Amino acid sequence: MSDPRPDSPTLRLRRLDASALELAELMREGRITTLFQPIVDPRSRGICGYEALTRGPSDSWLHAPQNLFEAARRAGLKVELDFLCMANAFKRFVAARVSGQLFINVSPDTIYEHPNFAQRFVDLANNSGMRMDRCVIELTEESLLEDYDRLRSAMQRLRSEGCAIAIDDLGAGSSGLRAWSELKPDYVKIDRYFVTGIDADPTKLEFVRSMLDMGRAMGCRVIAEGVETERECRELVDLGLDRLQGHLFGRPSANPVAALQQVESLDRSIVTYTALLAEHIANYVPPVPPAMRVTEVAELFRDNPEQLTFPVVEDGKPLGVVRRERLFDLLAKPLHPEIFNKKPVTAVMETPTLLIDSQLRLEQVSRLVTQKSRPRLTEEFVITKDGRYLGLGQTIDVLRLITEQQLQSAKHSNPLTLLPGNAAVRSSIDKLIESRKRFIVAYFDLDSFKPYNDVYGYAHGDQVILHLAGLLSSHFSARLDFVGHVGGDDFLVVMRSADWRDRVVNVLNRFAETVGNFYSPEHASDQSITAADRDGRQRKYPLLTLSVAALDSETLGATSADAVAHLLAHVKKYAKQQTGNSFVLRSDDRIVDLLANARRSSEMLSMDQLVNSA
Ligand SMILES: Nc1nc2c(ncn2[C@@H]2O[C@H](COP(=O)(O)OP(=O)(O)OP(=O)(O)O)[C@@H](O)[C@H]2O)c(=O)[nH]1
Repeated sequence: MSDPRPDSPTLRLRRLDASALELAELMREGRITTLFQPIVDPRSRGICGYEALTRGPSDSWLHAPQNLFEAARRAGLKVELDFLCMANAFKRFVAARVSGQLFINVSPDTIYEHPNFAQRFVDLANNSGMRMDRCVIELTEESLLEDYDRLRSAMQRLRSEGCAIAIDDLGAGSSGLRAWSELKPDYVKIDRYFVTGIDADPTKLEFVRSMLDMGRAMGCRVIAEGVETERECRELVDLGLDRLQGHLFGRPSANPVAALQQVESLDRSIVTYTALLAEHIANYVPPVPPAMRVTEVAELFRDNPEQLTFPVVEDGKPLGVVRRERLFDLLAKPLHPEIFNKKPVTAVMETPTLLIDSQLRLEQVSRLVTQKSRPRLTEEFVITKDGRYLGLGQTIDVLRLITEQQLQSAKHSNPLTLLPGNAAVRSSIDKLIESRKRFIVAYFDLDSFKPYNDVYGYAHGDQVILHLAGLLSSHFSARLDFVGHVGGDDFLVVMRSADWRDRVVNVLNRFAETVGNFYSPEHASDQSITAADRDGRQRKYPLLTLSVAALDSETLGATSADAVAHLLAHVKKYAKQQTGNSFVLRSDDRIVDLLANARRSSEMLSMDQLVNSA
C-alpha cells in the first residue's frame, strides 16, 4: 500500500533509492555546497573559527545534509562524499582568506572504512593550501564505534600534523563520555539540546556546568552550539563556556563573515574573566615562504590593499615579517627594484622581530609592544603557539581589549570601594533564583552615618566605608558569597556559605571592636558625638553601629531581584529600629532577631506585626 503522506517512511525510502543516481551525478559534477557558520570566543568577543556545513543543490531533495548523507550511505558512496565535502570546504575556506580555525565534520565510519584516512586528509588539505594546524576534525558522537584503537591511531597521526580534534554533539548519544576519555579531544561540543532554553532550565544548567568542569579537569575547551537567544548566551557566558556557536552569532553562509555583528549579551556580560591572552587577538594571515621573491611579495601587497604585514614562516617557524610601508619605501629608491626584485623575501624582511607567546596575558603583551620609543598602533607582531606561527596581533587590539575590560569593570563597580554595584548584585540574585539555589541576602547599613560625616567630613566618612568594605570582603567566601556595594553606606551580601550567621556576627563584632579608631580620643571615651539632627537641633549620637537585615530565599517566594529588594526593605526598617548593632532575619513569615537570639530567648515578630509597625 502506498502511503500518501509527504514525510512518510515509505516515501522517504523510495526517494532515497531514487536519489542514488541523482547523488552520483551531483557528486560527479561537484554540485555540493559548503556553508560556514562562525564560532565565537566570548572572551575576545570575536570570531575564532568556522564550522563547515555541507548542503546539496537547493532545488533538490538532497539539499538537507541528513538526506544527502543517508542517500550516500545507501548508495555506498559515503566515504567518497565525505572526502568531497572536505576538499570543497578546504578550497572555499582558503579562498575566503578569513582567519581562525576550520571545524570540519568527519564521520568515524569514514575513518574505519578508509584504509589510510589520515594520509588522504593531509593530502587534501595540502592540495588546497590549507594548513593542518588550522583544522579541527569534528567526530560525531552518534557514530562513534567501539574500535577506539583504530580511531586513536588515525587521530594521533593527524595530531602530529598539528590538527586538533573535537567531539561533536556531546550528550546526544551514549558513547560521548567514553570517546572523551579515550580520545582526549581538544574540544567538545555540547549538543544543542542542553543549550536551548538553558536560561530557564536548572537541570540543563547543571549538565552544562558539569561538562565544563570536566573540560577544565581534562584541559579541553567546551563549545556550546545552537545558541539562539540573548538569554541563553548570557547564561553560557556567565558559566564560562570557551566557545559559542549558533544563529545568534550568524547563520551558515557561503561566504564566511569576517566580523561579528553586535551581540548585546556578549557586550554587557559582567564576567570577571581570569585573563585575556595574546591568543585572543591572534588573526591568522597566510604567511609567505622564505623563498618567495620580493617582486611576488610586492604583488601580494598590491592584491591585498588592507594588508600591512606578512609573516615569513618556514615549517611553522616564524623567521621575520615583511611590512608594506618599508618594502615600498625600499623599492621606491633608484635601482632598488633591480637589486631586490629577484631576491628572496628574507633579504628585506624585518628580523629579529617581536614574537609573542599565545599564552601571555594582554597586560604583559601591552608592556612588550609599547616598549619601543614610538610604538605604532597599527603595527603588527607575530603570535606563536609552542614556538609555531599562530597569527598576527595588532597593538591597537591589545589596547582596545584592555580598555574595554577596564571600562566594563568600572561601569559595574562602586568607584570608592571598587566592589560590584547594583547591577551585578541584581544579576547574581536573579541567577540564583532562576537556578533555584538557596541563598541568604543581607543588607548592611551604617546607623547615623550622616552625623559622622557632618562632624568628621567626607574624607573620614570614606575611610569608614572602606573599612566596612574590607571587613565584608575578608569575612565572606570569595567563592560562595557575593559582596556588593550598592551606594553610600549600603552594602548587600548574597550568602551561600553554610556558616553565614557566624560570618555576619563576626563582621558585627569586628566592627564594634574597631570603630573607636575612627574617632577622636574624647569622642571614643565619651562613646558619642554631638551633631545637628535633620531639624537642625544639636543632639548626641552614639558611635557608629551596623544594622543588618537578612532574608532567607527558601521562605521568600520572590521571583526576581526586584521582589527581593521590596521584601528586604521591610526587614531593614525593623533592623533600623533596633538600637546598637542589629541583625535580623526574615525566615518563614517571621522576623527573627538573631543578636537578641544569641543573648536571650528568641524574639519574633510576625510579618503582619512588622508591616503594621512600619
Ligand atoms: N563619606 C561618604 N559619605 C557618603 C558617601 N555616599 C553617601 N554618603 C553620605 O552618607 C549618608 C547616608 O545617608 P543616610 O543613609 O540617611 O545616613 P544615616 O545617618 O546613616 O541614616 P540611617 O541609615 O537611617 O541611620 C549621607 O550623609 C550621605 O551624604 C560616600 O561615598 N562617602
